[in-house]
Amino acid sequence: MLLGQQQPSSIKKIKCMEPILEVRNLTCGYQTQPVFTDLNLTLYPGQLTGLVGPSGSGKSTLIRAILGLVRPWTGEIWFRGRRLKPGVAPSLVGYVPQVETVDWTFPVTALEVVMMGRYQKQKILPWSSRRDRQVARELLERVGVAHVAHQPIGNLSGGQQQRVFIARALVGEPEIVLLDEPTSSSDLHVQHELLHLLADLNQQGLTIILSTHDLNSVATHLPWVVCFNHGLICQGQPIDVFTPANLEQTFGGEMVVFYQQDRILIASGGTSLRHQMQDNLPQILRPSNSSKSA
Ligand SMILES: Nc1ncnc2c1ncn2[C@@H]1O[C@H](COP(=O)(O)OP(=O)(O)OP(=O)(O)O)[C@@H](O)[C@H]1O
Repeated sequence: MLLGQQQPSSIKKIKCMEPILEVRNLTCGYQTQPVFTDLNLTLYPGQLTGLVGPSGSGKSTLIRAILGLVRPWTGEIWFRGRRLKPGVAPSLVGYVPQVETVDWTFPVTALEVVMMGRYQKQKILPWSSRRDRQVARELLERVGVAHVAHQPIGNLSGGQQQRVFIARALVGEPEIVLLDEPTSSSDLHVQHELLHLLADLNQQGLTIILSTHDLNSVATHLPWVVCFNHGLICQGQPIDVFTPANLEQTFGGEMVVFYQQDRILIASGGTSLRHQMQDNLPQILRPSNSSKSA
């Protein structure tokens, strides 16, 4: 069973709404090298979306462009019907960075990390009022880590650190939160818990986009997926999008997709694995001629 509020009928409902985010003919790059060209992507309020693609395909660049951290070469990004100023951080958009980019030796507590998000968003002076501390504590409570509020962030487990940064992203009461590879450094159990937390937040009305390499987590937990490789390859529900053809186009290598009822399992392994599995479990391999782009 997929998490999140987007079962097929509600996806149709969502698409009747005004988009929350529109990327129009966007080209971004570094120095003289484009990362993606003329990208168009539309997301709707309430979507819980996985952005998947190989390393270096431009997922972080797209996220950073939406956040105003990368200045587009050409094109526009619209949020709730308003054009975002290039290079300017939009309000009502929260961000959870890749854990690898965070300095965990910085001597702050979990509560202080959340409060930093409050100073940043509201441009208030960098000392805390009772109200700031209360809001930060409530957010830690909401993401299930209030019990570590006074511990140094560097002493927490990877999963707890992720939750603290999710609380920090929620400080400005965003309508949409972007997470850059939130599951990359955690074990399967922590990934599972984190995806459940995101699904709960999504159920409470938050629109969420997360980038990840972890196709099986996306297939199991997320109702919508965008396949990306220096541009949009396809998007839709995992059951439609995760076909061998789409995965090969996205990741550049042969992958085998196993289906059983509404569950999907993806393995890289190419022809030999497919033949091996076909002999043993023919009923759970999608016939290759049923592949289609969404
Ligand atoms: N600050 C930068 N300066 C120059 N090139 C960069 C910079 N940041 C990223 N790149 C390059 O842009 C391309 C896209 O990188 P990006 O980080 O967006 O990919 P990604 O899909 O998020 O990768 P990963 O999954 O490994 O995080 C890569 O070739 C990368 O080397």
